[in-house]
Amino acid sequence: MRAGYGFGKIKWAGLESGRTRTRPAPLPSLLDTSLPPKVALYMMPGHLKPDKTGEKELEKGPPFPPNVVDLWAEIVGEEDNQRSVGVAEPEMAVIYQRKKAEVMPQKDVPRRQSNSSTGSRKSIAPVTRVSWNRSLSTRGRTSIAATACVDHQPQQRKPGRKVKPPLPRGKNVQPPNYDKERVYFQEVDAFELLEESPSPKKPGTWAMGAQVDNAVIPHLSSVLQKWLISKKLNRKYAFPGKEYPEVYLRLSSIQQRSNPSLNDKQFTGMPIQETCEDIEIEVRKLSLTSRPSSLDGQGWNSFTALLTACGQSVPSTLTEMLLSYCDQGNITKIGEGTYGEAFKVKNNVCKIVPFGGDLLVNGEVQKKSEELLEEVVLSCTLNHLRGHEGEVSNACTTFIETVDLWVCQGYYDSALISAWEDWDSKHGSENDHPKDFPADQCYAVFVQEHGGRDLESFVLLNFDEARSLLVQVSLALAVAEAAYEFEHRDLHWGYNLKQGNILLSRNGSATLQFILEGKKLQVRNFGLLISIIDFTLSRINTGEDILFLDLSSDPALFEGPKGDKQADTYRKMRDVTDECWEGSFPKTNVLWLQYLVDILLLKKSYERTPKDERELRSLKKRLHSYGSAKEAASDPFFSDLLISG
Ligand SMILES: Nc1ncnc2c1ncn2[C@@H]1O[C@H](COP(=O)(O)OP(=O)(O)OP(=O)(O)O)[C@@H](O)[C@H]1O
Repeated sequence: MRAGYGFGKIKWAGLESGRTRTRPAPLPSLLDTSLPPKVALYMMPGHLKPDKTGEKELEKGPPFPPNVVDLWAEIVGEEDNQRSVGVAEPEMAVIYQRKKAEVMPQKDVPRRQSNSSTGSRKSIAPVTRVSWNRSLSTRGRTSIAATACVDHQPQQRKPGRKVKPPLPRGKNVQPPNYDKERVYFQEVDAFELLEESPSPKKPGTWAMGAQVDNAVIPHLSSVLQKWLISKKLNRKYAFPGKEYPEVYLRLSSIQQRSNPSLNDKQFTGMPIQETCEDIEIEVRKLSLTSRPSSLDGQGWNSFTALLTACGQSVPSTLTEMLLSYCDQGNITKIGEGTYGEAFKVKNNVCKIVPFGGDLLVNGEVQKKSEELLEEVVLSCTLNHLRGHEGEVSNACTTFIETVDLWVCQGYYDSALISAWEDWDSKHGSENDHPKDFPADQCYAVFVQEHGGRDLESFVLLNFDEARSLLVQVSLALAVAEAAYEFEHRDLHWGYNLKQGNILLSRNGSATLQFILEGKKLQVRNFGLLISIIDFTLSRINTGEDILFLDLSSDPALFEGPKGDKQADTYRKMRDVTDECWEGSFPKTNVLWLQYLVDILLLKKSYERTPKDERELRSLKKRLHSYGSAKEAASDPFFSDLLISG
């Protein structure tokens, strides 16, 4: 998900299904017979590419941390030094305001009809996103089923690019084998002459080309399965304080698919272990190999998989979903994005994302169920970091917790509509009025903990709170890097009202625990709690798949005003990744840390001394030489905040 200034319009690029997925390691057994020719995993050996953004450094920073040999940094550092002469530090530009939508008078807005049968699209309102950051043409993630891709042709290098992306750590990659590939394609060609079905040789196994999007399902079901198994094995650690954790129980109701007499989303009271075994069986059934051939088509698979992930056999209504949390009076809208609306529902936040329909929503094509499925997987993967699994090597609570997931269908609920209208009258929504959704509209609902207010609207009291923010974000990124090669790639502070991806709240606690590569760290947090949201641009290696967004298909993302820190950060990410967005480049996390330091220096006011500002400036300079959030987290700036456990 993305937020307002966080570039609301990113089209899913490349392949049909949106998100991009690569699989970390090849499955040799599939290589010979099931290569999907339209997909390719470009896993190429290489080094972490250094930051070549050329931001000017006025003084020489401290030495590179011990144990870190970064030849690239040395080479490029020289280039940077030369380049920096005469290059002025860009000024902070005025942050561009979101443009208030030019909403047609309601009477002129055609009532939307569901039109799935005709396949044509209708817009409920004129396209409203006009600023550079809201008019992106690409969206979401592109699916690259990478299981069988290692033998494919290597990635075309862009002219002038120097480095290939690094491999996910610890993964073995075989060199390209063009003989196999040739034989394979010959077989495929021959086969296609005989039969229209794209599945060669082995019916029921992975198909190729046209069915590439189906290939996402086995991976995802595998991820979900893993998640569910871990829940089963560590139930007592899951959702501490809750006897029957929401997500857990919802997922447990998957077993109701085989017993339609039971209501969906209702805990049956059966022993948890038994329930989870049923879940595993159900999730395994999502594998293409077990998919009945009569039920062809990616829509069936991904929609069913999404339902399964949400513990449902059929969609609920939004009203049913809301009633399971509160009475309908207790709902307020708290934010909006291009694809979704965020409502506070009692103590939780429900992010409601319409999907799968033909109508344009907020001027955009709706997300597909497979895109939502991947967002579900991403959220569930990050949930793991909350340490529910007992002995873990990496844990933190900084990434927003997803407490429940729903698939809903039908008209927008009236309580949501009035909450939407309240917010609109106060803030001016850029989104289409939800009352125009048709009766068959589907929605994915992410129920999350409430993370607080975004950095833009939150009032920081003093330098300690500023430090607390930085240490929490740095360590959280370091933990997620270590666990999942995670890069957030969009940690902007907010724009206009409540649109940032860093949320803050206070809980009065003095310390917070992180576990980084097995080491317990108590962090002085001065009562401040940070939550990171919106993983739309994020890159993650779940262990089964690499999920990422191919930003290169969206040039507009990099066309923001020169000197604007957020826009500059996207461009720096592009330089660092060399536009190989599937690769692991933890430096992107460091770029966002530098961005945050700028925000704390230039945009936020709080009690601070000139010495504090000097410390921030010198931190920013040192960040320049770090290649990952892990390195950044060991900066001396944080030392008196870290207490080893
Ligand atoms: N868990 C949460 N707690 C508190 N506020 C939230 C939460 N989730 C979202 N919000 C608020 O709602 C806004 C929109 O959320 P988010 O960015 O996730 O939506 P989105 O649909 O993904 O947007 P887009 O797709 O345009 O990025 C956020 O900027 C934030 O202000």
